[in-house]
Amino acid sequence: MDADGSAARDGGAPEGGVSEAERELFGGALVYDTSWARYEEERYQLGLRTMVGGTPRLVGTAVRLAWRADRRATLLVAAAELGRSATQAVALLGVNRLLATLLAEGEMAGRLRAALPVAVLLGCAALIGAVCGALSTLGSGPLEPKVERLAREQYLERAYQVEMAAMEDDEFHRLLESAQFGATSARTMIRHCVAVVSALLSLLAAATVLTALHPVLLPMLVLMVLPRAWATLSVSRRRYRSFHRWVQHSRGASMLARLMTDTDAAQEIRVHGIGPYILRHFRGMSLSQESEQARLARQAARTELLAAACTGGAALATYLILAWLLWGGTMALAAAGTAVLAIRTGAAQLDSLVRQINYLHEESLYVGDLDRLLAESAHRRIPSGGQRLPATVERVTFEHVTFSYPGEGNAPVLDDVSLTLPLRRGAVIALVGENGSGKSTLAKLLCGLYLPQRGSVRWDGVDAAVIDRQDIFARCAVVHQDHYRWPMTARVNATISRTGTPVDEERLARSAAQAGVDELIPELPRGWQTLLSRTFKGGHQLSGGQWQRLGIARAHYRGAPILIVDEPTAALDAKAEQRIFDQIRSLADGGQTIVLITHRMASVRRADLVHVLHEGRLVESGTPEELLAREEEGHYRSLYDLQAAQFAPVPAPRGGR
Ligand SMILES: Nc1ncnc2c1ncn2[C@@H]1O[C@H](COP(=O)(O)OP(=O)(O)OP(=O)(O)O)[C@@H](O)[C@H]1O
Repeated sequence: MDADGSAARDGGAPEGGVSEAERELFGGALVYDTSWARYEEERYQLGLRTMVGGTPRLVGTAVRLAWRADRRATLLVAAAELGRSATQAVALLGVNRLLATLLAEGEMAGRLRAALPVAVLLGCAALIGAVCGALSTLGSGPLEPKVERLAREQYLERAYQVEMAAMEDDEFHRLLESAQFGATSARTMIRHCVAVVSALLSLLAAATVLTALHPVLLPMLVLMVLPRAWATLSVSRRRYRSFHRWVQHSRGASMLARLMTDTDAAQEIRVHGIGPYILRHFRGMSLSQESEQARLARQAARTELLAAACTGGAALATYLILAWLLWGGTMALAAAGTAVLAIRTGAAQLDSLVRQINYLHEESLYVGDLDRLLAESAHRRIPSGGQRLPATVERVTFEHVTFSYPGEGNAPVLDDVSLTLPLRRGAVIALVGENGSGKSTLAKLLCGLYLPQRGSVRWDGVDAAVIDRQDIFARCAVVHQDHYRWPMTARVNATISRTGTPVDEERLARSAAQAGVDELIPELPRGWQTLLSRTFKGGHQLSGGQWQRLGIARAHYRGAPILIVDEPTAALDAKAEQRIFDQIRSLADGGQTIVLITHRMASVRRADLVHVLHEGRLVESGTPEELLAREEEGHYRSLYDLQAAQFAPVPAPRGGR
């Protein structure tokens, strides 16, 4: 709990506790799986020595990133920073010379004349320093976004290239989440790195001049800065600890705020009067966060005051040493003036150096994640190349396929399944079974999204594991019950399944007609160009059924030999459903093989072959007629009878009034 107990007073989440809102709304302490937490130990232990020791490595990483992004800009920044620090050293020495000339014995006019060339030199140094500063800005300005873009592109590329199994692996997903900050951090790292190099070089210039004036002044400079370095580190460590302690709490509060403006929740919030209830808890959570911020500010103020007192003491000691050197005649007055200037410059640079190194370390943790992701995704990417498939494949066979989704303790979803899918042109193959029996999973294995742990999926006898996966993808198109709603135009939504070639208008018209989208498009405000997202101005929202038709048009537009249709009619009205099944049949007649996953047994009756799954095992296979004609009641017949019974006429009540 904090020193004042203010968080507890506000009903918030004191250290290690559970707030009132958490208890009431979330049933206990919120535990978000935040990958940031992995840095906790590392950051807590971040001492001055570790930071300084690790800095060359970090600067190296930043320079490598910058070099890859833009060599010319990197060289420009490096040269400009070197130039700037050189001019600073020259300026300090110039000041020394200037003071020595002005404070020398003799007539004032003569001393001024003698000082003129040095003054000109100082002016030139200032000008060159300013030009170098401008050049550094010129170089680092475009360099930073380039580094960020490159890092982000790499990240995104790896994200879509890895296997589905990696996307569903918790560990990999966590890495994916934390590495997303890597690109922005890489950009920021460049800025901090330039600042570190700049501060380091300027410090070097000041230190060289100081050492030349008197060696005792250098340790005094360090003594002046150490307390401030300690304060910076302590404050940042405390901020970081607090962040981790409060992260769940503040995410919970943000979630409450989002709920209040969420369109899906809007109706209930109004009709059930939920607004004031959520607002009250949001206020409670926010108040306790405010009190935590106030506590941190009080601690930071105390630390900084203490550090300032120590720095003041060190400065006083330095000036006393200077006075003693002057008194003893060891140092000339001009040299003492230069020393004061060099101490001030050096102290400011050392201070900036510590702060920038601190930032550099913070950012490097996220860049490190990005590096780890790039390495890890290289092992988990979908292999490129492999055996090519012939132009036509006659069948896909599942041979003793056992498959479980990635993750510890996941039971097999498909268990020793062996079946054949004949890819005859015009065939409709239905996959039937209760919820969770493994139908969609089987379809995912068919289109190459996963490979089985045991057994094999064979395309005309060739194991999918050795086939070029892009070849398998190219042969499949999928319509899901919850296919993705791309927040783009209707045209893009229908044609995004085939992005490798320019849009074929005739093909698009055919697909639209097949899916019944042709009637919908003229009704949209901008026809095919209508933006299907309410997030943007002028966007339009389709109904669930209209989206579904667009999804079917998309799958048809792909023109793949195998069309996997997974519960395509869940959001359609009865008329549209009938029409879709007629169209699916006609797609098959048009030459595609349809793999149909549905619970509507009436639609399955028109299939050429039915495979029935039950709890991950294949329990029946045959034509619908064969399965219905079986003597013993199998799974298929019982599912069929159950649905048929729902449509049987209800007997009129006997003797009813
Ligand atoms: N991505 C996933 N990760 C882990 N488990 C999954 C995943 N997808 C499905 N499952 C599990 O696999 C089992 C089979 O799911 P699947 O979607 O293949 O069944 P289904 O027969 O298509 O079901 P439904 O008729 O309800 O659509 C279920 O127990 C489900 O919880």
